[in-house]
Order: sequence, then C-alpha cells, then structure tokens
Amino acid sequence: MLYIIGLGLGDESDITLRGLEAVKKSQKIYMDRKSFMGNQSHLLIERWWKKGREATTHSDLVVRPKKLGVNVEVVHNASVMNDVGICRLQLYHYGETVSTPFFTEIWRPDSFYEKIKKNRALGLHTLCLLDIRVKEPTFESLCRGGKKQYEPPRYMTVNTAIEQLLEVEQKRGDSVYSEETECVGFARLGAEDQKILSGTMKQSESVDCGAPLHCLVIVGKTHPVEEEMLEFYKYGTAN
Ligand SMILES: C[S@@+](CC[C@H](N)C(=O)[O-])C[C@H]1O[C@@H](n2cnc3c(N)ncnc32)[C@H](O)[C@@H]1O
Repeated sequence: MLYIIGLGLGDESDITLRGLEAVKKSQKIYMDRKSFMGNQSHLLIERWWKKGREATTHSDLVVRPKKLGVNVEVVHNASVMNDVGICRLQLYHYGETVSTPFFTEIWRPDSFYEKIKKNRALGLHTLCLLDIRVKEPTFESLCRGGKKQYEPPRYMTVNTAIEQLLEVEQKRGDSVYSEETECVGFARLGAEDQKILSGTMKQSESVDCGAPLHCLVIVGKTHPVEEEMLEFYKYGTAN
C-alpha cells in the first residue's frame, strides 16, 4: 500500500489523525523535499515503494505504483489553493492559477501574463504560486558531470514576484495591471506567524513579509464584503 499524506500548511502538528495512523503503520517514510518549506510537505509513506527518484511529480507517484498493481491512498489536508480563502476574497471569484518562475539573465518566461489578462478581463482574482528552487544542481556540476553540487534553496518572495510581474507589464504594455493594482501577499499560511498583506503592488513590493513560503493574489473586481475584510490586512496596519 502507498499512502500519500498531505501535512497541511503550518507544521507537523497539522497532520490529520488519519494521516498519523498511516504514518504509524508504515515501514518506510519518504519526505517530498520539493514542494514544501520546513514544515509543510507531502509525506510519501510506502510499503513496497523502491528508492524514490530525485525528480518526479505527484501524479507520477500515483500512476507508476498503480501500474505496478500497488494500492495508493491519498490522505487529504489543507492546501494553499483553499487556505488563501482566509482573506475572504471569495474562492469562486478566482480565475486560473498561475506559477511565477524565477527570472534569470537569459530566461524570463511570461506565459502567466496572458492568463492574468484573461482573469482580469472577467473581473476574477488570480492566485500566483511562487517559484521554489530546492536541490537544484549547479550549472557547473551539470556541465562537469560526475557528482552533482546543489544551489542553496531559494523561495520566491512577494517582493520578487511583484517586481517580475511589473517588469512583464512594462514589456508587454497591455495595461493588465499596474503599480496601483490591489493585491494580497501571503506568507507562511497556516503557521502561527502567518502574515497577510493587502495593498497596491507598489506598497506590497516594499514590505518584507519574512520567511517563506509566500504567494500572491492579484485582486479582481471586489464585492463590498470582500473589501471590508481586506481592510483588516491593509498595508500599514499591523497583522
Ligand atoms: C507548487 S505549490 C505546492 C502547493 C501545495 N501542494 C499545496 O497544495 O498547498 C508551492 C507554492 O505554493 C505556495 N504555498 C505553499 N504553501 C504555502 C504557505 N504555507 N504559505 C504561503 N504560500 C504557500 C507558495 O507560492 C509555494 O511556492
């Protein structure tokens, strides 16, 4: 049996009772070290699983064992996809979620711009999931071959996300959003020191939201009740 257990967003105490039961009765436990930060992770608990591979996807971790006839059970938990609801921007007012990768000197992908443009044309909010670089081999060690060396882990901040979004707006120029566009920054959702910050992109870009993980919502058309709630997290108020 392979259990895939969501640990939630805060720390290991967020595991569900069902998840804890599955941990207790498993012989081997794998930690998914890619899409997690410190406490938030997806525990891969298995009985028959061979050594995991360095790079894989969650779907692959379900498909491959199933093809081998291994039973797979997912033990659900909170996800950032629903936890952003804490700021009371209504979840059914969101459009397509986008990912924002770290730009490099030579690689500045901006496919997210068209998706944000579509969402905003419909008045919808956009959740931006920010890049995580964990166990990334260094360019030198890849070129040299042999034993890999790894870059230090990097987690994109709200500040970097806004900076890159505004750079793309400047380049594409379709007035999809601007420095004055309302957004909500989230840091460490589910942790005791979680931080939620609502303000314009320009205001939010100047705030240090602290340790990762961060994500960002670009606010679409709001209902008066949504606006009322965002006041609690307004730039300049302590929260
Ligand atoms: C690829 S997604 C994985 C999300 C995870 N599977 C889930 O459903 O919660 C990783 C991104 O989600 C966002 N994220 C995940 N956990 C978060 C948290 N506790 N607080 C803020 N953002 C978070 C960050 O942008 C992070 O880079």
